[in-house]
Amino acid sequence: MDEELFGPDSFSDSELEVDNMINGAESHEIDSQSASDPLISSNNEPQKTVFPSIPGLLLYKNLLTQEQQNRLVDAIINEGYFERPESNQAMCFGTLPSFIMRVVDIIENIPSIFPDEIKNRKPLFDQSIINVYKAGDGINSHVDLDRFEDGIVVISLLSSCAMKFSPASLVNKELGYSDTSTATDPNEVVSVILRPGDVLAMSGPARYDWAHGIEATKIDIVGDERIVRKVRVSITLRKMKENQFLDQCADKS
Ligand SMILES: O=C(O)CCC(=O)C(=O)O
Ligand SMILES: [Fe+2]
Repeated sequence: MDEELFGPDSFSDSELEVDNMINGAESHEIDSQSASDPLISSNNEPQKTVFPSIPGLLLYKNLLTQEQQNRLVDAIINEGYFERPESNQAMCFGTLPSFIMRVVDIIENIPSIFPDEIKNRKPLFDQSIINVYKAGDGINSHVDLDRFEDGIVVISLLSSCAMKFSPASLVNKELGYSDTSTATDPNEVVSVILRPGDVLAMSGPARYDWAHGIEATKIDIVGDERIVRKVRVSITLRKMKENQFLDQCADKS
């Protein structure tokens, strides 16, 4: 991992940033559901935000405690995936590292995160991608490749950002995905603020009928909220359609 980004000195800054992001200026979203801890309902389901125009998109805000987030970031640093300054992505296939499996255990216990046929598959995930975004980095709008099953999760760490969802009908057609898009307005864009500790789940229409991406910008403006990006780490969890890969982890820049 880049010394400049994740060296001991800057990591203390990052920890402070996590503090600030969770407790400070960014927690004033106009949303009755923004709470410092996920509220657990009687059926053991953490509080979730749904998006009426995007069925299958669920946001579990602040699902991971700050300690769990710090442990994940520590583990990612200790694995050494990002020791080379140019590395910004690490992939694992097959058996996922134990520090990721601890989060998978939490996700598996959320009753309705996915429809049953996804929830009950074994394993739930066998591929992970860790992405490191410097402030200003983004990811082009895309629908995740068809080689991955339905039921995808994105865990956000260290910095907030806005992920934009837009109807993917054209992309879908080209890739041979579902052509029965649930998006009614082809120009609709839904911005979802992802904060450290949030877990985003995509299945069904959210996975196939909508593309998602993160603009390459240092500042996101969403409604009356202004998000100044810092270094962000995300962990994407998916299941391969076929077991064509051996257990392995690799870093890729
Ligand atoms: O980094 C993120 O938040 C999203 C990553 C993503 O969309 C992907 O890996 O397919
Ligand atoms: Fe994606």
